[in-house]
Amino acid sequence: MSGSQLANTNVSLYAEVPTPDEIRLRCPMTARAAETVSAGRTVLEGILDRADHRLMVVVGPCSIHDPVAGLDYARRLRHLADEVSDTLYLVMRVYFEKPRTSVGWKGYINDPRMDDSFHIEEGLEKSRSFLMQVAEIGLPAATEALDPISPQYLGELVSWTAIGARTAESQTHREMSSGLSTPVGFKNGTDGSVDAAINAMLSASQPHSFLGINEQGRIVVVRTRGNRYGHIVLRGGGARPNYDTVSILMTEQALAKAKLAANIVVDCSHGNSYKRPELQPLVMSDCVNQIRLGNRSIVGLMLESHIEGGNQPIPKDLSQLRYGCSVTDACIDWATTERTIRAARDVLKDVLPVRQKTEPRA
Ligand SMILES: O=C[C@H](O)[C@H](O)COP(=O)(O)O
Ligand SMILES: C=C(OP(=O)(O)O)C(=O)O
Repeated sequence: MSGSQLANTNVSLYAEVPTPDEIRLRCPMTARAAETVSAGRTVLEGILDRADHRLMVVVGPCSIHDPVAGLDYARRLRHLADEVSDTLYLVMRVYFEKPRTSVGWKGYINDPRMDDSFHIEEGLEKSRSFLMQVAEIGLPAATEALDPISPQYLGELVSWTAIGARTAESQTHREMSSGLSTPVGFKNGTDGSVDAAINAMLSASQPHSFLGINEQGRIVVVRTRGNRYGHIVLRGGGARPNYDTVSILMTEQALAKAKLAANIVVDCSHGNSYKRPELQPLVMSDCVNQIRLGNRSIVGLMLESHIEGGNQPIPKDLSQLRYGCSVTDACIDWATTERTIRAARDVLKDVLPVRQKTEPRA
């Protein structure tokens, strides 16, 4: 038996995809988009450094599947972002990669046609183009980094990155985060424990060397500098939420023990709302109230929101899809999103500047 018969016995095909440089040529960065991304990162770093008093709110669909509805959402969010910008800094969730508990649609990059044809090359280019249009609208974008190769195609258009509950313990994702150009939020585990996220922050803050690809698509050793803007995202888990004051206090203590900054983002969806979208506004208003009563560690919130509330299965006949409705986790609708965000702004507009002024200096 030859070596080649022993290799790749479970691989059916290798299909080449354009390199990051080739996709970049087809969809080049514009001056306006670059300005949005750069401003987005600067503000988010300022929030994490406590130089900016605002609260970041990562808000948007659970996943992007229809770019038309996605851009419709982005335009609405842009108006709302302007309206609340003295108090809240809105960053749109632009999630193209879905980590599944077992199986399911893995997102717009993996299967942009949603028919198991897996045109990943098309998904990469269309996702880049979508991010470009969101940046042109003037909205900073947040995404989950799941595949370690994708950031070479999309990274320059992203202002905030999440490492999900299922991957925060993975060395590959910690190494990748150490080289990402954005602040990175590490989710607590699906069992509710914060240990993996804290270890991820410690790991990602350090330089790493690992295998990756460069812009010309060559396999390279990537040497990173370490990312000093890692922070924790509490998303609940293990059948209980973790946004309550006691959980927040215990997370602050765990961060202090690891000598990490007390920066916490609360994801109002997922385990914190038992995936029931109607509970997200309650979680958000509870966190807002904690801040009003003196909390200093909550620097951001996350909402899963779309034009229409709820979610829908992906039908065989895609013309049956409901416009602006999630095909992954259930979301709050647009009217609820506006109401929830405006209410948070009203409570916090006089509270956050005082919180920042009285921030203990290191
Ligand atoms: O945010 C999305 C989902 O919660 C995550 O991808 C897991 O989804 P699943 O449990 O439906 O696979
Ligand atoms: C998958 C997500 O979250 P988590 O990793 O917390 O399940 C998400 O935010 O889309």
